[in-house]
Amino acid sequence: MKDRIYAEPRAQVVGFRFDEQVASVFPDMIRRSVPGYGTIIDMIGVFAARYARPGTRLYDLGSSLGAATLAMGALLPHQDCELVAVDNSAAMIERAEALLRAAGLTQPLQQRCEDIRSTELSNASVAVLNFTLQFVPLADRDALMARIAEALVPGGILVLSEKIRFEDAAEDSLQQALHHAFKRNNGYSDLEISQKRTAIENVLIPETLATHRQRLQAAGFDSVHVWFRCFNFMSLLAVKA
Ligand SMILES: Nc1ncnc2c1ncn2[C@@H]1O[C@H](C[S@+](CC[C@H]([NH3+])C(=O)[O-])CC(=O)[O-])[C@@H](O)[C@H]1O
Ligand SMILES: O=C(O)C(=O)Cc1ccccc1
Repeated sequence: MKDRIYAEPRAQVVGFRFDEQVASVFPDMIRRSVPGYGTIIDMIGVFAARYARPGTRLYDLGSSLGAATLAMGALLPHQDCELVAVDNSAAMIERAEALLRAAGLTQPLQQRCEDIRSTELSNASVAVLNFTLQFVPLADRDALMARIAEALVPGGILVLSEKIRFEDAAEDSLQQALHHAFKRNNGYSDLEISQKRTAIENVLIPETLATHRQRLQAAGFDSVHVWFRCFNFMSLLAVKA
């Protein structure tokens, strides 16, 4: 279904929430809003195929409709790995359940309607935060990252995809303008772009690449690689030694 959530003028734009209305248009919304989303999902499958270890878990943290879980399951060479998809939006989890069932993945799969800040994490070879950390309160990000690093087996990976901000004001406004041009070209009006921007203002808090690198290093990731970037969106591969 087409995302028209912010198409009509609103007297008051309230904070963005992952409710039933958003879940019902989510595939269209994310594809038209996040440059490279399809490529990133496909490559998460490639990362899983390369880094998954037999007998371990693969966590999709903030799984929404399960796109990353599906991509991993489709390319996983091991049948004894468990896929764990976690999201605290009941609307997302409900729809993901049907989509994942229809996909007929062959590996064991757990879906959890839980907060990623408190969900159990252990014996992981792959963890994915695909545009999720940006919604976690700033004060909770370090502790979550430390818990993810702790849960990974040696050689395990985290794929961290985020909207980012730039220290330099001119650079930041150019990258934001390019992102808006991308959305315009995908059929969003200036009104839709501006109302959505207001809705996510205090909900999606982007950080700089430098801040992400520091947090990953402090959490115990030895090597961090930028493997994708387009405008103010990027994805990192972080490897635990
Ligand atoms: N504390 C939290 N605990 C659990 N879930 C959370 C939390 N905070 C936010 N979420 C969930 O994180 C997801 C973020 S969307 C991820 C896309 C997906 N990864 C994809 O690859 O398609 C990204 C976006 O919409 O920009 C939503 O489903 C929230 O409910
Ligand atoms: O739409 C935007 O401007 C974004 O930054 C991406 C996004 C995608 C889906 C939900 C919230 C934000």
